[in-house]
Amino acid sequence: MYIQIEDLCFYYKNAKSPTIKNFSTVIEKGEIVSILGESGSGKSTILRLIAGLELPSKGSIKVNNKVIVDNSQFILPEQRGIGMVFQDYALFPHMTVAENVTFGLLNKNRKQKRERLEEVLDLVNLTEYHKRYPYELSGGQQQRVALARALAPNPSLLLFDEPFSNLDANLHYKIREELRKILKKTGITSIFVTHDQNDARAIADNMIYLQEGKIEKSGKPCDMLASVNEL
Ligand SMILES: Nc1ncnc2c1ncn2[C@@H]1O[C@H](COP(=O)(O)OP(=O)(O)OP(=O)(O)O)[C@@H](O)[C@H]1O
Repeated sequence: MYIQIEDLCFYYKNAKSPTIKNFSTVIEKGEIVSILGESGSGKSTILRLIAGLELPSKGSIKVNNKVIVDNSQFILPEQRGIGMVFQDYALFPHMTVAENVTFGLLNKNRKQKRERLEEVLDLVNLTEYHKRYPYELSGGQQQRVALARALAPNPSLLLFDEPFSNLDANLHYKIREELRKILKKTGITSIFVTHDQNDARAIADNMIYLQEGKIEKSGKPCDMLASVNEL
């Protein structure tokens, strides 16, 4: 058991009812899990809790049996080996690809940074683009830079929040396939939130269906879809 989320509950300030209700799951090392749910079901909130950006009112998250989140700890995601990729990519516009990708490598010297930059740009197939600025790249290339930046510090867990929503249909499918291959090749455990059933099924080893902050169903993609459609 690699990641254990136990009985996580969360209220936003002034909210009348909890946004996340008794969320528990176990994720194995190298597994890709998708969290599927309608708008407002609490998907982004779960990611924010796992990332340590919000404190749960109850419950805990353990990685390798070590508590990384409970209602007394507030630690930045980078300090806990967690990388995040958001739907708007969040690249720094005034920095080149190389500067964006190496931004989080605080404890590395120049040679180590250059080596890691080459490794991750090679993984995302962007070796020729290190001197470009984000505005000189297509949406798909920007998405791959965001992935390279998240991969660079070698995180133990990667969190994705609707990472394909700004891509056109063809690119969407291509990047989705590439992303799954890269995650499987690197063996990084990943959690991926989406409202798109096709994405949730195509990318994940296991799926969780969230409804009003509660796990309604979970299981393998092939067993899940029929039941999700019935809900
Ligand atoms: N900062 C906040 N303060 C108060 N309520 C919030 C806050 N952020 C989100 N919420 C509420 O919490 C609930 C869950 O929001 P969340 O963003 O986690 O849903 P989601 O499933 O990711 O939705 P979407 O697919 O639309 O992004 C919603 O009802 C939302 O209005």
